[in-house]
Amino acid sequence: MRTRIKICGITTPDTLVAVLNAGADACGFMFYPPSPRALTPEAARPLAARGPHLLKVGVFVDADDALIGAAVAAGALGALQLQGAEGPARVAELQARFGLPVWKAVGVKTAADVATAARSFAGADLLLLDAKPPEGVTLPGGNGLRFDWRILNEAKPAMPWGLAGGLTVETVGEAIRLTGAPLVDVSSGVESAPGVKDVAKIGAFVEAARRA
Ligand SMILES: O=C(O)c1ccccc1NCC(=O)[C@H](O)[C@H](O)COP(=O)(O)O
Repeated sequence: MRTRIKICGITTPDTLVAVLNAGADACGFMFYPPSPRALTPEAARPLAARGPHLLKVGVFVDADDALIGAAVAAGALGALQLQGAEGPARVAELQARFGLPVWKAVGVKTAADVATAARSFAGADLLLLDAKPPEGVTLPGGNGLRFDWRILNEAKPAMPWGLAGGLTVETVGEAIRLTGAPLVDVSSGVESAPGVKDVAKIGAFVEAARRA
């Protein structure tokens, strides 16, 4: 099975073009102001106009409907990724309200975390397994931290899922071989500084994932 590749936290035209040229399947636009990768809906508009076939995923943290609605309209979003404390009811509400696939990101440390999340969010369109942020870390994602991928040998979600957290050019091949992830998602692993995407790393990441 071909692993889909999402490059998250795209903020500039040149890095969006790098995502397109590399042949990734999706990119993420961050609509969370504290993130170093944050965009406003208006700032997303010129990016959204490029690469009509590229899936644009809006990433939100406990956002209200007004922000999500503005981002959907300006960002040509094809999916919503929820990275906050949203529960199953909020997932269902957003699916109905916007008619878009809703991905639920969950912080994972143990096999039990995976099983619980898959049970709780069985109604989501995709479960994104990310590393659980440690104490004192303020962002719920984009931290460059990985969880022990071997726990997925015990418990793979019986629903569409993706792997995120601490992936890099060097580790993505091993991650795919170990877990069989149908989708991989990277942010800080293809950056030269927080929030600054590196065009060469984007290309190398997609190549390494495709080779796996
Ligand atoms: O990237 C962020 O700044 C961010 C902030 C708040 C919530 C989610 C965020 N990113 C979500 C993603 O989809 C990242 O790709 C994912 O967490 C993996 O990040 P990384 O470990 O840096 O590759």
